[in-house]
Formats: sequence, C-alpha cells, structure tokens
Amino acid sequence: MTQTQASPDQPVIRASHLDLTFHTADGPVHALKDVSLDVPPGAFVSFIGPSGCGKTTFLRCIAALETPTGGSLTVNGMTADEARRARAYGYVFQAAGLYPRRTIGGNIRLPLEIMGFSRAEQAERTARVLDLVELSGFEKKFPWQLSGGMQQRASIARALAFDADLLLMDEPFGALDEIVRDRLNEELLRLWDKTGKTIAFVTHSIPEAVYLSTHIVVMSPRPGRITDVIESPLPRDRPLDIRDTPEFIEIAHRVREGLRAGYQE
Ligand SMILES: Nc1ncnc2c1ncn2[C@@H]1O[C@H](COP(=O)(O)OP(=O)(O)OP(=O)(O)O)[C@@H](O)[C@H]1O
Repeated sequence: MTQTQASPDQPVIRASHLDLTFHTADGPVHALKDVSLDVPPGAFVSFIGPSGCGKTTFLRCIAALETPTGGSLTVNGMTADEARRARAYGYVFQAAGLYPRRTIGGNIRLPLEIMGFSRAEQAERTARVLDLVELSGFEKKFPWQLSGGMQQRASIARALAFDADLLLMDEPFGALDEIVRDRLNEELLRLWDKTGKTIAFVTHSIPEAVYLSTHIVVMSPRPGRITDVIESPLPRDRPLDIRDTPEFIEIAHRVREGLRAGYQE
C-alpha cells in the first residue's frame, strides 16, 4: 500500500504556468490561463471565483481527471498521474455520491476493499473516520436514513479513510442550508486541525472561504487566472463569531475587491 508523505519543505501542490483549453465542437474553451501556485503542507486553501472560472477544472487537474494543455503540475513532488496511482488525495464532491444500497460503513469501506486492506484494518479505519466526522453509531444506516449534512460528513469520512495527506473538496457544502453549513464548517476546521491535512476547497461563498482558509485564491472569469492569493492573518482557532471581527471583514473586503478586479481586467 503506497502512502505518500509530503516532505516539510516541498509544496503539496505546485502549479506552474498551468494552462488548459478544452477543444469542443463549438470551438476551443480556454478554462485555465497561466495558473501558478504553491500550496504548502498543512494549508487550508480555498478557491473562489465566478461560475465557470475553472475552479473545478483546477481540482480535476490535481486529481489527474483533466490533462493541462500547458505548464506543469506536481502533487507531493509527483506528476498528477503518479499521485493518483499513489492515492495521494481524497476527493469530496458537491453531491455526497454515496451508494444507496450500501450502508454508511459499506460506503466508507468500498475504497479500502478495492485497495486491498484487510478486514480488520477496514473496520479499524471505518470506526476512526466515523468518529472524526462525528458519525459513530451510524455505520449500519443507509444513506437515505441520514440528513444531507450527515451524508456529506459520511462522504468526507470516505475520503479520509485511506489517510492521504491531501483532501480535495469541490463545494462540498454548497447544497446545504446556512445553519448546517456553519456547523459543518466548524467541524471541518476541527478535523483539519486534528489531522494536519492539506485541504484544497472550492467555494462560491466569501464568508466560507474567509472563515476556513489559511490562503484564499481569488480567480477571474474565464479564462480562469489567479487575481489574488490572500494569506489569512486569522488565528487557527476560529469560533463562528470571528466573522463579526474587523479583521474578518477586512479580508472579506479584499476578496470582494479581487473578484471585482477580475471582471474589470
Ligand atoms: N469537459 C469539458 N469540456 C468542455 N468544456 C468544459 C469541460 N469542463 C469544463 N468546461 C468549461 O470550462 C470552464 C470552467 O469550468 P469549471 O467547471 O472548472 O468552472 P467552475 O469555476 O468550477 O464553475 P462553477 O463555479 O459553476 O462550478 C467552463 O466554461 C466550462 O463550461
């Protein structure tokens, strides 16, 4: 079983002048343009930008689900393909995507079964990740017996189960109401703090990006470019009411300005 560990001084994600043009029947679609970014180990990086600016495409390049047409990309020092084979990341999608005929435990065990973990290790890992997302006791339930927020937590547990250093999350809480989203944001920060993982997180929400992140990457409308990378001065320990502080409001303002600048270029 290959588990990759990032070395302390090597970026987990390194994109250098990344470009991606889709060739479609209607002509070329330039999705990413000259995207350069280093994501250090343990960072929580949010990607924010208008619809269609290439946020998902960038995540899919990291996961080797798309192939860039220019520039270079490494994940833990490997090519995206190598990183995929080494299972260097877990991927959480907007929809929880749980198999309805499998229990929550069965869903979490599935990738572990495929990877050839022993039954004992599958059981140990499933219990540990269910505890991490506060779903202990729900292992034998089916997805339809859980609320949307709980399903999304189960999908996070599944992505955590093989213990990759990197978690890719594509608008995981976009479909949830604000109260549930707030709670899951708090839980995700706790989980990040506890596990020390690197997280790349796509969102449309400025408060969510500012609340969660150590780094906020602001992107422009298509072709997606990076217009600003904001390093957050907020402390690691963040109660929800930090959102009312002047520091928080100032960062949110800078994100908004970055988004606006992207439209004007
Ligand atoms: N497989 C594909 N073939 C052709 N065009 C594509 C493909 N995938 C994405 N695109 C286009 O590339 C651009 C970027 O799409 P992407 O989904 O990455 O944007 P996004 O920023 O994640 O958008 P949203 O916030 O709405 O999810 C869009 O114009 C989209 O239509």
